[in-house]
Amino acid sequence: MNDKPRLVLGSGSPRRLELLAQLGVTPDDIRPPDINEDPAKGEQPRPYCVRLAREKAMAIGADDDEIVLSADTTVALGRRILGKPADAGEAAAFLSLLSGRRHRVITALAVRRGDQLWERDVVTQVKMKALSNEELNAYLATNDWQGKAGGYAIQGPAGAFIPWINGSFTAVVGLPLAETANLLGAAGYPLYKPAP
Ligand SMILES: Cc1cn([C@H]2C[C@H](O)[C@@H](COP(=O)(O)OP(=O)(O)OP(=O)(O)O)O2)c(=O)[nH]c1=O
Repeated sequence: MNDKPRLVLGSGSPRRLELLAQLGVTPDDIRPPDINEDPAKGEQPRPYCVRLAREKAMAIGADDDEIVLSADTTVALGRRILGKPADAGEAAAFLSLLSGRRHRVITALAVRRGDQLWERDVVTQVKMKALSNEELNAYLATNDWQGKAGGYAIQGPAGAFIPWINGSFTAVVGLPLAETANLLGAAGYPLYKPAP
């Protein structure tokens, strides 16, 4: 008998699809969310990130028995939210702010099945080395910053700028796998085949 529920990845992020594949999970469908990602006035990074993940999961159209997985990754420098840079100039500004400092990367997950919701967020501290102009310009020229919160991706060439993290590498990339496995399990998605 095969009563595995259908899984919908409520995310257009190719990183999240790859990270799910690392768990051996292939979603039955991919439905990217379309929500307003502007922070509310005075909104703090962590509640903002949690709210966005939830809003993404709620915005995806799905049948009652489909499981929807959405997430949001936010780079926070103190109270400041650094989103996805609009252009190379903004990416340069973000990287100059992050250069030589510690910041936080928050990834919030939201799993929805009908009107049931499971949520979890993971905060990782990340240290970026002080960047020289040469490093900054070389990185900008790769275009790897495009579509990445804070204007960098730890899994790409910017990995050379990150000597230290405290937390979850997969969360920084966009989907914390330990927590994802737990939430999918809670929602009734079988991750592991029983031994024969
Ligand atoms: C900090 C960091 C972010 N990122 C990426 C992960 C996310 O795709 C992106 C943050 O944007 P998000 O808004 O979290 O996600 P998204 O717009 O790419 O996709 P969707 O809303 O459809 O789920 O930044 C990395 O890939 N590596 C990193 O080191």
